[in-house]
Amino acid sequence: MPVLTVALGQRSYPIHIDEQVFANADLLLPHIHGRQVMLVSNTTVAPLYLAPLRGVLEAAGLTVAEVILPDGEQFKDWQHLQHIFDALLQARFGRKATLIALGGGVIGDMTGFAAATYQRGVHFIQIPTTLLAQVDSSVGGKTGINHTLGKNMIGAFMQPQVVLADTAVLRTLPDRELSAGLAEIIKYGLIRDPGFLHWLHDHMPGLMARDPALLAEAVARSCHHKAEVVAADELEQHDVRALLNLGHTFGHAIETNMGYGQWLHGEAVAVGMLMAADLSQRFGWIDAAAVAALRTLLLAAGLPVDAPAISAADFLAAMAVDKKNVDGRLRLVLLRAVGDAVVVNVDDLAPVRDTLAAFGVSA
Ligand SMILES: NC(=O)c1ccc[n+]([C@@H]2O[C@H](COP(=O)([O-])OP(=O)(O)OC[C@H]3O[C@@H](n4cnc5c(N)ncnc54)[C@H](O)[C@@H]3O)[C@@H](O)[C@H]2O)c1
Ligand SMILES: O=C(O)C(=O)C[C@@H](O)[C@H](O)[C@H](O)COP(=O)(O)O
Ligand SMILES: [Zn+2]
Repeated sequence: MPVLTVALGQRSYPIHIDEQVFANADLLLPHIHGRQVMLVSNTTVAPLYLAPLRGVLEAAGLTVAEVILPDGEQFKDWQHLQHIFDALLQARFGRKATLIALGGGVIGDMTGFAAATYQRGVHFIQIPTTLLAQVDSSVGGKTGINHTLGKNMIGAFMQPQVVLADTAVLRTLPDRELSAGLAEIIKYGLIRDPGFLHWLHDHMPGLMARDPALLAEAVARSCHHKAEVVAADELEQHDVRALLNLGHTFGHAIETNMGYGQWLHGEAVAVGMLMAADLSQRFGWIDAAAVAALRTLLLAAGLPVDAPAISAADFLAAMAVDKKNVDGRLRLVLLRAVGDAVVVNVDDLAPVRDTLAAFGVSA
């Protein structure tokens, strides 16, 4: 099965995508730095998958400790990040240590940020257990936590040593989470691969039925795109990596305004991408048929296509703190064509308001 590489010079690392890779000693042990390993997981994932992982590490004679966080986006905050530091200090972990994130994007983002900052930086490994984490969050080194006023506002770039994406663990994933992962997969097609988008249209019923071969192909094709983009613009400095943010300015505004955990990240991104498509049509770049086709695909993936009850003022206030903005100017990722995204400076908010109004979001 595929082994991809995120090509970042000395910080390059492999992504292993296959069944039974998450507790595979041959794939895992070469990437452990030092003798101390901290497993970070949550109350849902740990009972399912932590024991075999712990067994492999202990069989290799390593010192293994664990911190199990409560499950949910609402716990991706300072207070719960502190639990990881508490566990590291209580177990007297030094700089020569490895943190392992076993879970979805919440655990991966928090573990990576803890690794970036504990004693000014220790190694970490990503074992993503949601579809979303396998296709997106475990790759590329964006780590961090939320602030009540904005998503992922506190964080660091910190690349993992290896990503072990075990497609077998997707069997226990709830349906709603599977759909959330499909949103980020659809994103890759929209921003840079129309052929992949066609493939997704054709195979969405099989993906929703969790056909293992189709899921593995979707994970591999998505990771290929993410790895290429990250290698081209690791720190999001050249409006290349920013394209991965399609739908996120609207989506993060939904998550922040609704309260973290109410809307799943992938659900908010789904509606956000449809809003970005609507705005792209208003700019004359894509036609109504393209927007309708995206709506159909999102519905086929079990994703929402309607906005929640948020006022336009609250929407725009959250969008005003988006990390892509420069000097207070709104910058959005839009579609010049399907499969061709671009970052746009938006000085006139009127068309944005029109898009929001088209989704029932008004004053
Ligand atoms: N760093 C990045 O580049 C990046 C990219 C995309 C998203 N994100 C972040 O990732 C987070 C969303 O990640 P997510 O969608 O994985 O959500 P999540 O981490 O909350 O996981 C979703 C749910 O699935 C459960 N779960 C995980 N694996 C499971 C399994 N195999 N079987 C059963 N249940 C399982 C979790 O306990 C949780 O309840 C957001 O905070 C988002 O901002 C980060
Ligand atoms: O890796 C990236 O770059 C992305 O933008 C991927 C997004 O799917 C992800 O949600 C990311 O966390 C958003 O980053 P942010 O900088 O907008 O918080
Ligand atoms: Zn995202």
